[in-house]
Amino acid sequence: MTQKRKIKLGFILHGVGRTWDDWRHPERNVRASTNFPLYRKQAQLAEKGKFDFLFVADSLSINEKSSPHYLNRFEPLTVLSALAAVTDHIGLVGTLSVSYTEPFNVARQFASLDHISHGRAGWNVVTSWLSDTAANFGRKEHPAHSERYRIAAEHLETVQGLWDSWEDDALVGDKASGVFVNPEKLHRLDHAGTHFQVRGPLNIDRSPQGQPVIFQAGASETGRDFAARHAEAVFCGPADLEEARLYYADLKSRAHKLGRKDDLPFILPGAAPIVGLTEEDAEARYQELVALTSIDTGLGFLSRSFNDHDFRKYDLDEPFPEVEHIGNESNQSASQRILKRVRKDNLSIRQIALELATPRGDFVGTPTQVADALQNWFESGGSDGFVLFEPLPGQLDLFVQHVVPILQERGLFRQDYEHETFRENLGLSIPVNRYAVGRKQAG
Ligand SMILES: Cc1cc2nc3c(=O)[nH]c(=O)nc-3n(C[C@H](O)[C@H](O)[C@H](O)COP(=O)(O)O)c2cc1C
Repeated sequence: MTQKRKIKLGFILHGVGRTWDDWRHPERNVRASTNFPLYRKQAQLAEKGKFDFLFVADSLSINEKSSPHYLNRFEPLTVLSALAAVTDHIGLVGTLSVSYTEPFNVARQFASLDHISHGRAGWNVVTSWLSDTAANFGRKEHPAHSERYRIAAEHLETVQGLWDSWEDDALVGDKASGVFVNPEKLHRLDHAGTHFQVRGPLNIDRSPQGQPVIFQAGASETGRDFAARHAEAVFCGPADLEEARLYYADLKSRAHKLGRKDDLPFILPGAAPIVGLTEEDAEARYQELVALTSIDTGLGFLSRSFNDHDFRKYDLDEPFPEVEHIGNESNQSASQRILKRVRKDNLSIRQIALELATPRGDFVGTPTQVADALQNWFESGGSDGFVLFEPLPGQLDLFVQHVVPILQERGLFRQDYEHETFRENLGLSIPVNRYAVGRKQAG
C-alpha cells in the first residue's frame, strides 16, 4: 500500500522577527535573537507539534540598514548544536554560505551536528547575496551571481565527498588487536578543482545520516538549475498560489529532466500564518501587525533585494528608479519579482514598499481556514509543505494547538515521528557510502 503524501513543516527561528518593525511588538523581547531560552521554548513547541525541522537562517554582513534580526543573531551551527541537546526528533537545518567557507570546515561542522543530534542535521546551501560580505573575509570582491553558483556546485560536491571519507564500518575499535580504524575503509578525497583543493579524509567518522539533508533556495535561472540538481528540499517565497504553482512545476520539471526520479526536491514556500480563534480575532491580529509596520520595513525589504541599495535618496513618490542591474547581481529573483510588480501598475517607491511590508497572503484566519489554505496549496501543485515564520508572538503556539490537529485529522500530517533520523522522517533513505557501492560493484 502506498503511503499518503504528507505535508512537510519547518519552523524558522527568527528571534525578534522577520521585518524591521516586528521587534517593537509589546510582547517581543528585544534580545530575542540571542535569547537561548526562547529558542529552546520554540524548538520544543515545534517538536511537540511534530514539525519536520527547525531552520536557522544566516547572513554574514550588516550595516545601518539591516533589520534587527540581521544585526544581532546566533551563528546557526552553534545554536543548532545547543538545540540538539534539548530536543529528540526534530530536524535541525542551518544556513552556511559556500562563498565564505571552506568545504572541510563545513563538512566537519555538519557531521558533528549530525552525530550530536543522532542524525538530524540539514544544510541550507546559500551563496550570499550582499556584496559587502567580501569586506569581512579579506576579499577584494564579492563573486558575481553566476560565479557564486559555480563555487556552490564545487563546494557542495566536495563537502559530500568528505562526508563519505569513512565507510560505515571503518571505525573498528578492536581493543584486543589494537586496530582502531581500518585504513582500507578510510578514504582521501583528493579533490583538486577550480576553487577548492582538499585532500581529506575528514577527521570525524560517518554520521548517522551519512549525508546530512541538503536544502537550498535557488530562484533565479541559475539558482533553480542548482536546486534541481543538488537539493533535497527547496525554500521559496512566492507571492501567491499561482506563483507557487509555476515555481513548483518548473523546478520539478528541471529535476525530472536531470533524471531525478524520486520527485525531489521537496518544495517548501515560506508562510507566515496568522491564526485567530474566530475570523474577527484573526483580522484583529493581522491589523495588529499592520499597525506595527512602518515604511522602514517596506524600504528594508526593497533594499535587501537590491544589495542594500539606498532608496531613501530618491523622492519616494516618484516613479521607480532604474536599478535592475543592481538587483540582477544581488537577489536576482526577488528583485525581478519586485520589478515585475512595479511595472505592472507603474508603482512608486512608496507604493511598492508598503505593499512589501504587509502582505496579507492566504494564511490569515481561523484554524480551519488556515488548514484549508495550507491543504489547498499542498494539493493543488503549489508545495510539498511549508517553512513557517511567526509574524506575531504566540502564533506558533496557536498553530500547534489548533491547526496541527486539523491537518492530522485530515491525514495530511504525521501523528508522530516515525523514524530516528531527519532524513528518514522526510521519507528519504540513508545514502550508501560511495566507496561501499564501488566495493559492492567490484565484488
Ligand atoms: C525561506 C527562505 C530562506 C532563505 N534563507 C537564506 C539564508 O539563511 N541566507 C541567505 O543568504 N539566503 C537565504 N535565502 C535566499 C536564497 O539563498 C537565495 O539567495 C534567494 O532565494 C535568491 O535566489 P538566487 O540565488 O537564485 O538569485 C532564503 C530564501 C528563502 C525563500
